[in-house]
Parts: sequence; structure tokens; C-alpha cells
Amino acid sequence: MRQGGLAGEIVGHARSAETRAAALEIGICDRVFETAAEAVVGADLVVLAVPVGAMGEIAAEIAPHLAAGATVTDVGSVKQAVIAAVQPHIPEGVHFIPGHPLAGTEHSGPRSGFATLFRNRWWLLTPCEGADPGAVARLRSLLEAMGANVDTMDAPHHDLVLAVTSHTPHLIAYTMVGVADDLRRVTDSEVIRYSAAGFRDFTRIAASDPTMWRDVFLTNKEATLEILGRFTEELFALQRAIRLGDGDHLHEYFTRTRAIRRGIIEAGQDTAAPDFGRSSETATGPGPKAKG
Ligand SMILES: NC(=O)c1ccc[n+]([C@@H]2O[C@H](COP(=O)([O-])OP(=O)(O)OC[C@H]3O[C@@H](n4cnc5c(N)ncnc54)[C@H](O)[C@@H]3O)[C@@H](O)[C@H]2O)c1
Ligand SMILES: O=C(O)C(=O)C[C@]1(C(=O)O)C=C[C@@H](O)C=C1
Repeated sequence: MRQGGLAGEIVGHARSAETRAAALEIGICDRVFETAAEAVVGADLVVLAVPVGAMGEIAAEIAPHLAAGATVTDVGSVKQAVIAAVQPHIPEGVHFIPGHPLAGTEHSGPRSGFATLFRNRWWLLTPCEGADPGAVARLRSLLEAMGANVDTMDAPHHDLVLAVTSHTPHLIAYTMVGVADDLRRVTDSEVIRYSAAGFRDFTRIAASDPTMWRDVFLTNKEATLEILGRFTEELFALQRAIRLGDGDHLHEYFTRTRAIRRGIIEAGQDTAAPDFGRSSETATGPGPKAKG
């Protein structure tokens, strides 16, 4: 937003003085406040960027201070739980449009952000029934001006899709790295030092913020358990094939998964942005002047 000159003024809040100072020092905020309540005064757009489990608390704190006509959005990785926690606090005349950028790294804090983070990445919006189309279009324009591809879908669908594409894979990475670490202790071998590229990618993912991911699994419980159940069944089938020496089963399975990857590349979709096969409305209207 800063680089594109998309906001008149960007105002921030963080709990620690160190984080607030960093935001000012690197120039992503014009002003910072000790409380979220002070930070939202007079803002056209408020962006909630805390762990999913903290969204309700922040919404309750800022609610009495929101300007009439303001838009509140969030960047939480889970949508149904955020809506349930935030929506009840949103005053009449303020627009709440939940969102989720499918972009990030294993790093946290203001110094981990970079201007191209959202370029050519999906940013999913899950507007609630009755959401103001003008407010949705304004937010969409802003996100597109930041380089994101915007799509809309309902929150339950979002949570199921993300359980497949992001949440369960993170849990698998956490588990695999944990297993390797246990093994290292047991055998005193060099599992980590000699790890191959695939495993190194797992260790990057497994270095992600523990609070953020604790909240993701606690709040997207049903979808994650559903996908984990299916995953476990497939894993048992492969485990059985290995035990029985059933090479045909293994070969067929790996052929199928390779075709999926090749199909993605041929369709030109080898970006971090999965195509959910959903159409979306056209962007209209000017982007809002943002604070938040
Ligand atoms: N990191 C990613 O890859 C990524 C990608 C997309 C969406 N998200 C979502 O974005 C949100 C923020 O994640 P991030 O990666 O920017 O994390 P971050 O750690 O960089 O920022 C989160 C901030 O929230 C603060 N915070 C934590 N608990 C709080 C509380 N109870 N009250 C007030 N402030 C609190 C932290 O101190 C920190 O300053 C999360 O909901 C996450 O699910 C993250
Ligand atoms: O590359 C990474 O570090 C990420 O995992 C980013 C990633 C994901 O793609 O799963 C993680 C969580 C989010 O909600 C969105 C993006």
C-alpha cells in the first residue's frame, strides 16, 4: 500500500513498543498507537492482522471507536471462526468483509513484510450475506492495486479448501520434522544435516509461528480432522502396499500424483495461487484511503 501510494495515511497498533518502533523505522506506518482503540479512530479501512484466536478480543476493543461507513477486514487463515468472533461486535453502518491473502512466509513481525508479498497471489474474500457490494468492490480494488488476484467464496468452502491446501500440509510438515528430530536423538545420526531438498522445505514450513498455527488448528477443527482422516486412510493403504511388496499400487498412485502436478504446470497455474474454479465479480470503484 505504501509503495503504490494507495493510502492517504497508514496508522498501526502493536502491543510491544519494539514492534511499533520497527514499523515506524522501516516506514510502513505514519503513526503508531499503544492501543488498537486509538489506532482506528477516523480510519476508512481497518485491517485485523492478529492470530485467529485473538480477533474477537481486538474487534470488541475497537468497535466503539470505528467511524461510520468504515470497512473492517482481516487476514486470518480461517474464516468461519473469525466471522463468529468478530461479526457480533461490528456496529451498524460499518462494513465487515473477511479476507485471507494466500501469501506469507515462516517469518513474523513487521520486518518480515515486503512490498511484493501479495503480487500475483490469491486474496480470498468471504463476504457475509447482505454485505454491501460497493464496500466489497472498494476493498477488491485496493487489493488488486497491491498486485493480488481477488476471489470471493463462502466461509465454509474457504475453510475446507484451505484445510486441504495449507492447514493439513503444515501439520504434516510439523510432524515429519518432529519425527526426524526424535530419530536424531535416538540414533545420534545426522538426519538434519544431510537432509535433502524436500525435507528442507518441510523444516522451513515447520519453523512457522506456533501461536498462529495453534489457533488455525483449534479454529478449523472439523475441516482439518476431515482431511486428516482421508490422509490417514491413504497413508495406511500405501503402508500396506509397501509391506505386501505391491509395486503396482505404489506405481499407479505415484503416476496419478505426477499427472496432477504436470496438469497444473500445463494449465499455467504453477503459481502459489490454486484455481478454485470459481468465477468472481468485476472490480469497480476507487480503492479506499486506508488506515489500520
Ligand atoms: N504468516 C503467514 O504466512 C500468513 C499468511 C496469511 C494469513 N496469515 C494470518 O495473518 C494473521 C497474522 O499473522 P502474521 O503472520 O502477520 O503474524 P505476526 O506474528 O507477524 O503478527 C501478529 C501480531 O499479532 C500480535 N498479537 C498476538 N496475539 C495478540 C492479542 N491477543 N492481542 C493483540 N495482538 C496480538 C502479535 O504480537 C503480532 O504483533 C494470522 O491470523 C494468520 O493466520 C498469516
Ligand atoms: O509459504 C509459507 O510460508 C506458507 O505456508 C504461507 C501460507 C500457505 O501457503 O499455506 C500459510 C498460511 C496462510 O494462511 C497463507 C499462506
